[in-house]
Amino acid sequence: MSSPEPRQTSGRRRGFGRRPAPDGPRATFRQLLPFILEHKPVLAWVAVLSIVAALAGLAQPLLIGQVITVVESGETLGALVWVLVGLVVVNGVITGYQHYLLQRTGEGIVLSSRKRLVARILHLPISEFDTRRTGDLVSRVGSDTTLLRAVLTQGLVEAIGGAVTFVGALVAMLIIDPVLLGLTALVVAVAIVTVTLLSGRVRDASHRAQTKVGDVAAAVERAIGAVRTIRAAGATEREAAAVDREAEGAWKMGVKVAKISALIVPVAGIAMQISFLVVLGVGGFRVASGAITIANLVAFLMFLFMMIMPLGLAFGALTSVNQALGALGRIQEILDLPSEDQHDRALASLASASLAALATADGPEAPAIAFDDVHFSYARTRQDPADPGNTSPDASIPEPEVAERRPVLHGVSFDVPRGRRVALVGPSGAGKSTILALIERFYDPSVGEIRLGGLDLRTLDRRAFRAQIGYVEQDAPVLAGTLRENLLLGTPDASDADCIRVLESVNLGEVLSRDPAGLGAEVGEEGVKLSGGERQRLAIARALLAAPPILLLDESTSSLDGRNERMMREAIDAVAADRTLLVIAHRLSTVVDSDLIIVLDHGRVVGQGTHAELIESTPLYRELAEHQLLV
Ligand SMILES: Nc1ncnc2c1ncn2[C@@H]1O[C@H](COP(=O)(O)OP(=O)(O)OP(=O)(O)O)[C@@H](O)[C@H]1O
Repeated sequence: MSSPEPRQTSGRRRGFGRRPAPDGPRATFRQLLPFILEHKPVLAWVAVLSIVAALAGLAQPLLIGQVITVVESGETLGALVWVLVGLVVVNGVITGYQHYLLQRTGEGIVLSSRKRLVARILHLPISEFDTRRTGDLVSRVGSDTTLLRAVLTQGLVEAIGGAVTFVGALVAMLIIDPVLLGLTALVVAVAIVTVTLLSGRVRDASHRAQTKVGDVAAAVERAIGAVRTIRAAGATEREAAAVDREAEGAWKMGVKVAKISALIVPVAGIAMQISFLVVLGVGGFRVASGAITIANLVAFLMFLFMMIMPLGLAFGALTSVNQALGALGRIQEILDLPSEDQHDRALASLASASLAALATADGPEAPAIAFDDVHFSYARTRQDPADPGNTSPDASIPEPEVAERRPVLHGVSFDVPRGRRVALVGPSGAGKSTILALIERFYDPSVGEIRLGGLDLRTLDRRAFRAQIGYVEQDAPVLAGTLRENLLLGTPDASDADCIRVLESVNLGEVLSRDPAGLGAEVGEEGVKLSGGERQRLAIARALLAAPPILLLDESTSSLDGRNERMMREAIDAVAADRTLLVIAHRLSTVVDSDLIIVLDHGRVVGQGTHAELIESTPLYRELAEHQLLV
């Protein structure tokens, strides 16, 4: 993740000392509420149990006061003792049950926050992934969400139940001796102010600590993702040291959270001890002067204890809530990003229905794909709602601010006729893959229009038009799992027979016989157990299984040996048979017999025609062909 701008509040004096604002947005308790309120019924039940437990607890000093009075008067205790024992047992059982319910609900909050986060991450615009680090996103799902659990498990609900005890004890103390209560209140007030001031710092420190944990995850992801390259380059130690540095950063922030929490934890205990001393001293004096009885002083001390206990819980809860809010800031930052199709939903109508015509024999006259004066720049995107250039169709959705433009396409126009085989060729970096990304609508053109079957892509439902297009990326991603899982990615209902047929159509029938598990054979992390050519053909097979009327194929740049190249050519021939095919070719030999070849250079179309025509008309094409010994 790029480092966000320092916030305006940075350096402003708040609480104790200067407190720089955390990186990224801060979450508020209001944002936490929806997660908690999802579990309203259980929490209501826990609250009832808390109140019962509090009342059972509150009754105890009263009963003990009575016991002392009875003992003083020399009468027998009788049932009083049994009532007291009963109250203690009820209190214990309720507390245990409550603990279980809260732990379970805490897990529920983690689960729902993970689900929301994953749903949003997987629907983010592709441009977000250009600027964010995978490890950091994974860490938000894995680590930040777990901090939300502590809101429930570490005191908040008990503290709410404890409020009953607190108020009850306060009233009882007021009745017993207002003077002693006044002294106690003074000590408690100082404790409350101290903790409130400290707890805001916990939130900020926790946010930074979680950001650091995200940095660690990103560093680990980077190192593991390129482990072969790193090993081969002898850079293992340096990479390990880089991860260590991030881990030490996380440790430092963790220690900072621990330091602030350490200041909070003893506050309740200290307040209790000071109050006890004050009450004992002043109370003893008042007993001696006859202002109160010993029984009342003992009851007062017990109520004091009962009042401070929930206060301790509340302080603990405040710490964990603030820690959770630190993490929630990072979760909410992602949840607040608009999803890829949020803008689409704001459009009045989506002309998806007419798309189906692309797949039929008497489909639209219009070309399958048309580019009309398309200009495009990649942008480093950062959210800035204050951006005056905010031109979202729905004004409530902030448009990403364009911080830095990289013009890649300059007025590109071409048609891909229906049912034809068209090739895009050109030097590296000419913008070929970008064209396919625009057809998939991973990005929108800055200027110009892209049409599918004559319909402006921006008016179409993304799911609907993507269903019409098979897309095989350049580095043909193969997912960890089995051959079958890879094939069924876009067509979960396909039969094994369909899978085998499609594998054979791309010359991959042989991989089935390599492993007794057949379609159930594991391909390894990112398909590491397959060769580069096999990965590419598996990706083609996956796209073909859905039988899309249009196929976009970004040929692998990795060199294929003669046999693999032949297999790839045959696979492409098989693919082209009954559909529109747009291939990016790095080896002209795979596309010389295409119906149309479009030559791209520095983001401009510099020639269109058949191989023979381009050899005559387009010097760049002729040069490419000469290099590849085709002329
Ligand atoms: N996600 C991205 N963010 C920013 N710039 C990008 C991104 N993807 C590509 N580019 C830039 O856009 C330009 C065109 O890239 P593109 O991948 O479309 O070229 P290409 O013709 O497919 O190249 P190759 O033949 O090497 O695959 C390059 O300068 C590249 O650096």
